Amino acid sequence: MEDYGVVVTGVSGRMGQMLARQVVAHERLHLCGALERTGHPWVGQDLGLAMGGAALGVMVSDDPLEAFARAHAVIDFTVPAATVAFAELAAQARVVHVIGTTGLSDDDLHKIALAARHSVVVRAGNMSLGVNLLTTVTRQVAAALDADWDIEIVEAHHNQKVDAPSGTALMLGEAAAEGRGVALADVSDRGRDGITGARKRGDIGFHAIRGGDIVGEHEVIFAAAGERIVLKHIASDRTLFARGALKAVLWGQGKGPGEYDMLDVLGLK
Ligand SMILES: NC(=O)c1ccc[n+]([C@@H]2O[C@H](COP(=O)([O-])OP(=O)(O)OC[C@H]3O[C@@H](n4cnc5c(N)ncnc54)[C@H](O)[C@@H]3O)[C@@H](O)[C@H]2O)c1
Ligand SMILES: O=C(O)C1=N[C@H](C(=O)O)CCC1
Repeated sequence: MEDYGVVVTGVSGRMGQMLARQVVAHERLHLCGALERTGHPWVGQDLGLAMGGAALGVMVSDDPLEAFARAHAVIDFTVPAATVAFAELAAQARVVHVIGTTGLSDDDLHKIALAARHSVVVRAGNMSLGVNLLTTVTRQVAAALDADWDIEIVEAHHNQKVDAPSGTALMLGEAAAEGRGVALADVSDRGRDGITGARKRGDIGFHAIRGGDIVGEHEVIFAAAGERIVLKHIASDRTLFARGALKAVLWGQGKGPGEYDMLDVLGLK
């Protein structure tokens, strides 16, 4: 069986370290590069030693061009500006780019779509099987109910998360809007505060809780007169996101250029 070289970006991060460990442990993948931002103290060090364990023989670098040239895939859970730059370089190197980064603007997404004309991009705000299944259920429930049912999405994450609503909440919101046959941008109502007036019929509300070490929790609430449906996903371990990303690396090998998501990878479309 073929073995694939993977570069992990943002390798000192919460997800980066998890991803690097899982790639190293995988039977069909090997870690061929580890990237951090220029000036990060880990750059120039052996990754294993930097993570507090045994040497891995992989040096942390800040040179994506050189790293991508040796790779089959890059797994990227970093920040939007870095992800856009990596998308352009991954397209030049024709490597599979698995993107978990959230908080991407419309302009970032446009640039990633341009890069995906030349390379395979798999992007999802959440790489877990459970959340991706939940998006399909949310779409179905929203399609079955009319706007007498108010849709509210509540998410909770750790106190270091920098973007809101979470990528997952936006995926769930998109699924609900699609089920309703409306554009999310037209009905999205984020984080109410003050004298907001009564809820507008048909809106989809978003609310973000930040605290402690919460890995990720999402609720989609359908509320009508006298009854409520609540769909909920709880992530208690980041390895589930990493497992999805590794699946995407293998799935993307040999695929034609284009932008894909985890529903493609998991066969849920
Ligand atoms: N899609 C999913 O399933 C999923 C799951 C978890 C987290 N995320 C997302 O992944 C991203 C990272 O999350 P985290 O908790 O690991 O954050 P983190 O802050 O712990 O890690 C981000 C890392 O990226 C590094 N970085 C920044 N700029 C860089 C550059 N130019 N080159 C290389 N590295 C760079 C930072 O130094 C840092 O180590 C966030 O957007 C988060 O929302 C997505
Ligand atoms: O820890 C994070 O940050 C997470 N980000 C993703 C999101 O924005 O939905 C997935 C869950 C964890």
